[in-house]
Amino acid sequence: MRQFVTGTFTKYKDQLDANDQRNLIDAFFIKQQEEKSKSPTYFHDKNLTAVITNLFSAGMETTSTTLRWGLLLMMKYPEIQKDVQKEIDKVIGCAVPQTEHRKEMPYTDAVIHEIQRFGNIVPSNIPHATTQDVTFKGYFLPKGTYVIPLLTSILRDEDHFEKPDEFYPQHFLDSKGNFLKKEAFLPFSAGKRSCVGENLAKMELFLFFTRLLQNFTFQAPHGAKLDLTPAVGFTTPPMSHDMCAVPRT
Ligand code: HEM
Repeated sequence: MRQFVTGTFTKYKDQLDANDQRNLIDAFFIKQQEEKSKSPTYFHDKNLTAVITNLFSAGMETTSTTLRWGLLLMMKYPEIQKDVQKEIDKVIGCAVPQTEHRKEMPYTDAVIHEIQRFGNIVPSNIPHATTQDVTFKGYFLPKGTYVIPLLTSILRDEDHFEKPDEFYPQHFLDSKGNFLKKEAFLPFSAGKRSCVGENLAKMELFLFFTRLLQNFTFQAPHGAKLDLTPAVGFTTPPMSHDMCAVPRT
């Protein structure tokens, strides 16, 4: 991985054009040139490798684990899968899914939100520390206290979700079938250190999920039992299951 990242940098460095910055790597190199005379600078190659490796691992593992939950839940609840496919056929048809389709697809949007809520792939979040003395629910937390803000506590909160331990896309739908935004939907955490990839992740999940269900129906092999107990991993994945992807004609 590190070799791939550094190999990519060398190529980008050779093709660098300050007037045509293609991405984060180009922008980093330009800043590196600007700060050449400064010491110390944050814009050295080691930091670039760290930034790109971080983005790659934070972005790959999370979205693929969420999609794995999505496919397992579609196998488990074929009637929900059918309703998503109906909406895909109506709104997208045979076209390639675009992010713009999402606002016309409240049911699919609700299902994807519920996959993220139920999948709960970063249950204990990333640890933080208090930057000042805080009193929270009667407890005094001095500045510098190590805090683990459990996302499970909000994603499975019965005050916000009618059936917190069930997969229930209606959590994100009103009585007329419109998409219902929930302030307790926080799989990306909250505050200024919340996930920087949130918008990218939402876009990826919508495009991959709809493209997959547009072309395939996902089924468990005959007689297989589908277990929704989470497995153990860097993010919380579902257990491994065999899956049949039946082409939709
Ligand atoms: C389903 C997909 C994703 C989920 C559920 C998710 C969730 C999270 C969570 C819970 C955090 C911790 C926030 C906190 O400390 O309070 C986080 C941080 C972060 N995520 Fe994501 N993430 C996802 C996708 C992505 C993607 C696609 C990228 C980038 C390509 C990304 C990059 C990052 C980075 C760089 C941080 C650290 C932010 C910081 O410390 O300031 N994530 N993510």
